[in-house]
Amino acid sequence: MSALFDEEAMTEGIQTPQRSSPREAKATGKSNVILRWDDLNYEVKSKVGKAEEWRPILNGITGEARAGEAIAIIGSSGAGKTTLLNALSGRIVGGRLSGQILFRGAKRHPGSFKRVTAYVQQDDLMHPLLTVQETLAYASKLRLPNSQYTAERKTERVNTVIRQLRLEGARNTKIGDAATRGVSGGERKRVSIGTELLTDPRLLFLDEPTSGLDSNSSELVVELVKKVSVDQGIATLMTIHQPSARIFNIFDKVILLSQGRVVYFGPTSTAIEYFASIGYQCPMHENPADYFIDLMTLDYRSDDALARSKAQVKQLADQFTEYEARLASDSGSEKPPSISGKGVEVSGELDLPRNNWFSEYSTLARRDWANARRNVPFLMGQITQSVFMALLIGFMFFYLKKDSVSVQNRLGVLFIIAVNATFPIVMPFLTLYYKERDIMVRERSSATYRVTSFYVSKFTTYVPIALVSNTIFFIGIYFISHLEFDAGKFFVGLATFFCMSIVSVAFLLMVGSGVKSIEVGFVVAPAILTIQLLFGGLFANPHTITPVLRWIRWVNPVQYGFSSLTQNEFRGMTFTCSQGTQCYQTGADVVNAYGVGRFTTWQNILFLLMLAFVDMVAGYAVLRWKAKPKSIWL
Ligand SMILES: Nc1ncnc2c1ncn2[C@@H]1O[C@H](COP(=O)(O)OP(=O)(O)OP(=O)(O)O)[C@@H](O)[C@H]1O
Repeated sequence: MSALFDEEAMTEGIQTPQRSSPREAKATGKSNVILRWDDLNYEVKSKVGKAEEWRPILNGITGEARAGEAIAIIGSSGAGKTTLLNALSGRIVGGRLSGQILFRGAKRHPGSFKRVTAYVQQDDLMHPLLTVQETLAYASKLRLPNSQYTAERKTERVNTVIRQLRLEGARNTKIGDAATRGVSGGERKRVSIGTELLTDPRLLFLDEPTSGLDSNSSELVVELVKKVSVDQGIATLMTIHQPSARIFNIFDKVILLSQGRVVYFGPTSTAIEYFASIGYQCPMHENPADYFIDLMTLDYRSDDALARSKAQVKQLADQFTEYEARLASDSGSEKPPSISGKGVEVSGELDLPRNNWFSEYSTLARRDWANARRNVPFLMGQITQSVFMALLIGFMFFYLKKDSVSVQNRLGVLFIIAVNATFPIVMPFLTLYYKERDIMVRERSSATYRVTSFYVSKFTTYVPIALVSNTIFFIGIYFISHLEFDAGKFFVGLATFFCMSIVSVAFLLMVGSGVKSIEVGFVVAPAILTIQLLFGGLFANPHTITPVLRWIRWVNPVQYGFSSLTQNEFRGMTFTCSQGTQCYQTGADVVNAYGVGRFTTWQNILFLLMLAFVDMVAGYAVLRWKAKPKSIWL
């Protein structure tokens, strides 16, 4: 054991006095088994030609994880490591799972189990523009209950985690991503682990925490996780790919998996001895992990080699089953009793209640604003395109006159204003939303916050940004094109434009929530916006559209917006007629000719607000349904 795990280190930093350490548990005779799983079987449907059959992925897996233990799940690619981790952590989706899993001796309750356990996924999804300290601070505000943690205790908890994971040097460094340089890969992984450790979990699952890291960073990650597990009495299970000999020896126990069966589960220190006892002596200077993986890997180089390796894997798994049965009969241990019925809530002492909606919302809104403020390229892009479009269109329709020739141009400007409240908002914000939605799904998998608080926070962050950049556009075009200079008309026009922008934000949230991938979202959103534009009222008179398609007007914000802007602008106007042109004498003539006077300006504005509401509710409903964990629970 390395110096990291000396006596002093074992006791330093224990955060929960009520939790019994492995040693205390032994002394008091209290069981320190945190998780026990029995006879786990998992199969998925797979197609064989035209027929479908159930393909086994996990086969009769049994084991347990105790407080303070770090267990590695090792096996070659496709052995079932991630599947086992997902089954144990309650994240398996689809297929058929059977067997029994007990958390502290009781059946798991999905909500509270997820709150008091932690899962670190292989890819670290975090906000790139936040610093390490901020990432952990926001996570502590969202995940630690206000009823049990004061603001000072939350800060203390963040500082402890930063210290434990040796992140002091990177405290104020941004997380970063492909576009922005940030923390190193190892630090990033440690931040990911840190956000999970904040809640002081009983069980920690990690999926390939060392993948993509160099050997030193990998070793540091595993050593630190092991130290925290010992210090805080956490049972840790991690999948790991080809660990070095040094990393292998850090683990207390190891589960060797091959073809969904356990080939060995027990102390790391006795693995070599066990394999030697069944005729597989690990050579002196070979990494034991490599040696075991070689034994368990199927050899696809030829049919003969494949048959031989399959037989060997089967033999290894059978031998271990016999070995376990012998051990069980020697010690007289029995399987735990089956527990049926609904899951039991984790005891009050353990469960972490959720914070109230306003607390979640205000933390998420502050985090969203911090992200938005720092996203300078995005903000500059929005403002630049608003200024550019205002100048381009303003000068295209420069200083409109009040003759009948200008009517067409005036309608053109109004229509462009209406359309500009859709595309330039929807497309850029949709990109942002997709990134943030993925982080939300990740955070929600630990039951971190409600979908509504996330959704409303996105709406209240995007709307002001959209309104500010769009106001620049509206004011620019209004004065350069010389639309009717009248305070009342200006503000009603601006109000219409604002309402259209709000509908656009609601629309993008709906598309981003309903359409799974950004690639498809980027096809669906412009297609719908183009239809809105075509039926907007300028190209085709709404009264003459084929009856089958007439319903589109009810759900078309461009039509409501264009109608409102047109009526507002042309109200009370008169035009001088020049010879040889079609002549509208009054604004009312224009409104009638274009068929945009069905509803009044204010009615159109009301319809816009109603559309925004409907889009919001539809987007929320679909997001809630999609973000709902669909895992199978035992
Ligand atoms: N839902 C599923 N549908 C179809 N096949 C599945 C499903 N889940 C797992 N599998 C299959 O089960 C096997 C084990 O997958 P798993 O991801 O657990 O392996 P692994 O040991 O973690 O591999 P790797 O180290 O390559 O990630 C693979 O062959 C995989 O294709």
